Amino acid sequence: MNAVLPERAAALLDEVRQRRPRVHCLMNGVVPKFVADGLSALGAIPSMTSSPEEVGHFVAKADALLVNLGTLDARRREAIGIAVGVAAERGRPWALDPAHCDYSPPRAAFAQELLARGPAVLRANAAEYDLLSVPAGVVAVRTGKQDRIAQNGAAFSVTNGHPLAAMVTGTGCLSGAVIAVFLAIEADPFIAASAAMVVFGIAAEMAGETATGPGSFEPALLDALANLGGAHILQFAKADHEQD
Ligand SMILES: Nc1ncnc2c1ncn2[C@@H]1O[C@H](COP(=O)(O)OP(=O)(O)O)[C@@H](O)[C@H]1O
Ligand SMILES: Cc1ncsc1CCOP(=O)(O)O
Ligand SMILES: [Mg+2]
Repeated sequence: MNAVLPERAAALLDEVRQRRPRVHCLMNGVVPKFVADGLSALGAIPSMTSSPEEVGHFVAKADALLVNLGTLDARRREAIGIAVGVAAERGRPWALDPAHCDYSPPRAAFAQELLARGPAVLRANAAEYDLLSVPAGVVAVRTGKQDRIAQNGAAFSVTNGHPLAAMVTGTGCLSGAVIAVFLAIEADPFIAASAAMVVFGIAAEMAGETATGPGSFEPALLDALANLGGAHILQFAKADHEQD
């Protein structure tokens, strides 16, 4: 166990609740409500518009941005281009979730283009992850039974989590949004992403204690994100530096 990360994650979670960062999410059309509810439960403030006319204004004053490529269409592509441009101009950190890029070569090509535009973090499931080449410097998070956070040869693995998370649509999308929350308050994206995965994984474990299936897991996860405190992190974090 790495002793420093849980303490850092606990301190960052307190800071989320105090500072209430606004995170703009360019979310797919399937799970925006769940993702917005998850961020609100955690203590952040979500904004969600994908209108090309407005998104630049929303991102200019947000504390971080999440770009999720699910249900991609021409208007979403336009909005994403504007949002990423404004984030770069204003120095706002952003995370990329290349949702389902393994189902569609044009989406995979767009994800690869976006990776060259300087996200702080990529969050992908194993199939999406294996398809992309991550530029040096971008923190690469591969989720699954074990979450792996890697940057420039260093890696953490987080084994917190619950199998019911894999049965609820949008848990991966929400985990990417939680990464963006931590990017808003922690300048080192490797620490931000690692802390986010520990927090999300422990919330999933707490939800799994009362849930009887995916239907009750979803609201239990929202409750756990709201009720999770620093003491839970110090007690339950399972995060280790990977050895070569
Ligand atoms: N077998 C598993 N056991 C525990 N947690 C899991 C498992 N599979 C996925 N998760 C968790 O579920 C969430 C979604 O992960 P994943 O399924 O990889 O992404 P996606 O929803 O984008 O396909 C992540 O928080 C991940 O840690
Ligand atoms: C993340 C996610 N999980 C199930 S549907 C969905 C949204 C993805 O939309 P698309 O069908 O365009 O890939
Ligand atoms: Mg999944």
